[in-house]
Amino acid sequence: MESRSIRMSKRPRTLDAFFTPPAKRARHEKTANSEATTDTSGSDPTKASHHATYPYAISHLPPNVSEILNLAPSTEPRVINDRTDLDLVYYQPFVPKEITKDLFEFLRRELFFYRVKYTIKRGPVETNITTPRFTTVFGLDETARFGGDELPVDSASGKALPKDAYNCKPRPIPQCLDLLRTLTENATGCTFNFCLVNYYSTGQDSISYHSDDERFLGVEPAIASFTLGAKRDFLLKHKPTPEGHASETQPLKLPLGSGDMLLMKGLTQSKWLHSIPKRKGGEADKGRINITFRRAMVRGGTDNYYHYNVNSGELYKWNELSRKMLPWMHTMDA
Ligand SMILES: O=C(O)CCC(=O)C(=O)O
Ligand SMILES: [Fe+2]
Repeated sequence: MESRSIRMSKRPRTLDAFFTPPAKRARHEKTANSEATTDTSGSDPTKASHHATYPYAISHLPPNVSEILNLAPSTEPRVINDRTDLDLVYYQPFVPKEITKDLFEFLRRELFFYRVKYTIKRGPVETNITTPRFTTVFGLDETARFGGDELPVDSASGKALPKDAYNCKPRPIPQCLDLLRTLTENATGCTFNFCLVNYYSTGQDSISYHSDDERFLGVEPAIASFTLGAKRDFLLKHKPTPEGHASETQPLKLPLGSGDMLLMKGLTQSKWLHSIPKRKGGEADKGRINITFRRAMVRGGTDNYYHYNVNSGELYKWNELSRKMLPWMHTMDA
């Protein structure tokens, strides 16, 4: 689909005005923590996804990985709908076993992540929050698509949007995640225009109980959620009710493993909460990637997702030598 494809042509000069100021833009960028195996700086569009909003080009999936990924889903899913208001479809796994390790290591190495800080205001009290995991996001809501010059345009008319249409600079889903999006759409019959990625580097990274029930997702949103890497417990509990459902106090625990996909749909977001709690030691310290595909209906959804997953958060990239995420720096080469 055009709205999600990556334009491969060279970025026209006019984009500089809209995106990063030219003075800050490196003509040729090097990572301070670069390593030989992840040289994605080449400009060959057949090997990497390019976009003015990316800090660097994102490599395409290696052909041996995408060929096998194309066979997904590799199992029949299990429907879990035996609790009040719960509506889950669980693929154990979705990603073929032969490539889960390579896909995990590839995405951890190639994607850029953020450690986002934001403030919340409750009455007169402002609290500073640092998201307790690494995050990144790609996509654009239904009202827009990426036009010929890489900028968002109105999805119906193709016309340029006013400069202030978004508070953020939306990024297209790179090829290496877009194949998984398409396979997920084919398997589920749902449509997705957003891809959010979490990286839980240790058992101390987490996401607290919440629901993804924002109005910009529309009614009864379907969210497909992938695990790659370490197994982590995923807890679900019913939101408080006057009747006091047993599921409010006895959470459902799904030990999500590498390659698994959980589709949350129906009333799950409006009636249930979910979380990845902190864990001490064990497998969690090997790192876990979570990928969710969602469908945002209106512009506010795009602004919300970039605010909470990119914002002005510090940029990180995986460093193979130290085997951890390190702050990523550009160097001006010219
Ligand atoms: O990491 C997970 O499995 C869950 C992530 C999640 O709930 C979210 O990003 O909204
Ligand atoms: Fe969630």
